[in-house]
Amino acid sequence: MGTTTVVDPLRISVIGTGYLGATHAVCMAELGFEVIGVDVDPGKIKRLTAGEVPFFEPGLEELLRKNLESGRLSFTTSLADAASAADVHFVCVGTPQHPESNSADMRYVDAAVSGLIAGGLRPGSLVVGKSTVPAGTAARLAAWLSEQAPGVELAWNPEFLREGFAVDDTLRPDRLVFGVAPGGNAEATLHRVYASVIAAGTPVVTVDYPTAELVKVAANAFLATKISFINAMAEVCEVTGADVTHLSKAISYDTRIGGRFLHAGLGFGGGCLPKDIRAFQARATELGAGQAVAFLAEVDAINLRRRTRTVTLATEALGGDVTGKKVAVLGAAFKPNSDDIRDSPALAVADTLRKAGATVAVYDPAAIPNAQRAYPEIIYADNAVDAATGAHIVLHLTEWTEFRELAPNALTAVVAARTIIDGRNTLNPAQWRAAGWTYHALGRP
Ligand SMILES: NC(=O)c1ccc[n+]([C@@H]2O[C@H](COP(=O)([O-])OP(=O)(O)OC[C@H]3O[C@@H](n4cnc5c(N)ncnc54)[C@H](O)[C@@H]3O)[C@@H](O)[C@H]2O)c1
Ligand SMILES: O=c1ccn([C@@H]2O[C@H](COP(=O)(O)OP(=O)(O)O[C@H]3O[C@H](CO)[C@@H](O)[C@H](O)[C@H]3O)[C@@H](O)[C@H]2O)c(=O)[nH]1
Repeated sequence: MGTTTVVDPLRISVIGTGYLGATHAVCMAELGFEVIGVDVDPGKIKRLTAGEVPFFEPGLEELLRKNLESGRLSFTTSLADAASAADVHFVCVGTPQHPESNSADMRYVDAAVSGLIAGGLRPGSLVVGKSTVPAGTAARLAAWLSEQAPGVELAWNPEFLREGFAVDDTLRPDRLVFGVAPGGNAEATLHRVYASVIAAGTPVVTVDYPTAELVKVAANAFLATKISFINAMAEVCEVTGADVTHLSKAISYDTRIGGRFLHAGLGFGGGCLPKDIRAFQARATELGAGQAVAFLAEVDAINLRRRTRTVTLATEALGGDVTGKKVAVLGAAFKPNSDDIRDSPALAVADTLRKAGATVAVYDPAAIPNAQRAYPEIIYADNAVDAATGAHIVLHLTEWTEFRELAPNALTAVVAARTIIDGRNTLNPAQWRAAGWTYHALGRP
């Protein structure tokens, strides 16, 4: 697909420049559009304007700088500037889990739309929701816009990018989903925005609003279910002496099952899967279809049990009491190639052990600054060897390549005891055992 060659008079704004929005703004500029990115966080806007991506995302900073230099991309804290400057407004603000109800907290989406309306949306412009929202949101926002900003249309275009692969997933997505109301120009406008992506062969599924909203949560519910399925098998492997890594490999050869998202271990975290399956249940329950997705409560429970199991394994390996013991944790991000620590399984385990009385030292190649802000009581190390120095146990909890490539002998001399728990099933048990280590894993003898 050719990039930076599209000449189109459409001007684009992107509201919210977090993991999703910053990537989307940069990639829209890369496609050749004039783009203005907006965020309420002045620190984020300052860094983006200076050509610095405020989070870890491979490949994004080069594209940011290139497009800032081209003059196509700019950032502001003024929603009014974006409202009046652009023809297409992508809403990419957060929809975090509501602390009490588990439902999606819609205050940021509502504030973004309200700010766009107050800022003076032009008739004929299009507001496009990308945030993950409960079914019914688009219809509600469309009604609000038709009352407060006549002539402005709304579409829902859910996003499926994965952190760590965000640029590629945005420029070369598996599919595009356009949720539109009948009879308007929204579908045609979205085809103009994504013309070069579509020309490269990306399938487009055009649907109504509730289907577009549901496609997103259904996709994440399926992925979460697949991970919890294999982790449920890991639980059974633990009581039968079977090996879940071999089980997973064997079933993955059935192409109806496939091997992706079938990796057993400490389970899923992050800013999407956990909150999305909870919000989906909350919304389905409100609509009277709670029973249809009741299994997602079990998906969630299986996932959280992996964290408890890891804490139990560590406690048992430490003789039943962690008080005064030193624990080294390799990994803080919710997954490798990310500095995102939202609902990080690694940090949840680390903090539980700390609260139980252990001294916990964590090392992660990218996520330490974020982890430090969220869990200031944990000790942070500059590298794996420093984290492991004096440790009675080493926990491998985020599968960075750096940890897979770590030679056991790099740690042997510094630890107080040679015990490792491989919470991600990516280390080589034979190699660690040959170096004199006691190796434990999740779902694997
Ligand atoms: N992170 C992902 O990989 C991903 C992928 C697909 C979908 N999503 C969905 O996209 C949405 C955003 O997720 P994220 O991970 O980028 O969140 P994030 O917290 O990284 O970013 C949200 C941004 O919105 C800004 N914001 C909040 N209110 C605002 C307002 N009124 N005006 C302007 N900016 C405002 C915040 O300051 C923040 O920078 C969520 O609904 C999420 O579920 C995320
Ligand atoms: O076999 C697997 C695969 C993943 N994980 C874990 O699952 C979590 C989520 O991983 P991943 O899906 O790669 O991360 P996200 O960047 O959160 O992406 C998910 O959430 C996004 C936000 O909705 C969607 O856009 C993406 O399509 C969807 O994959 C991480 O903690 C992984 O460690 C496993 O435990 N086993």
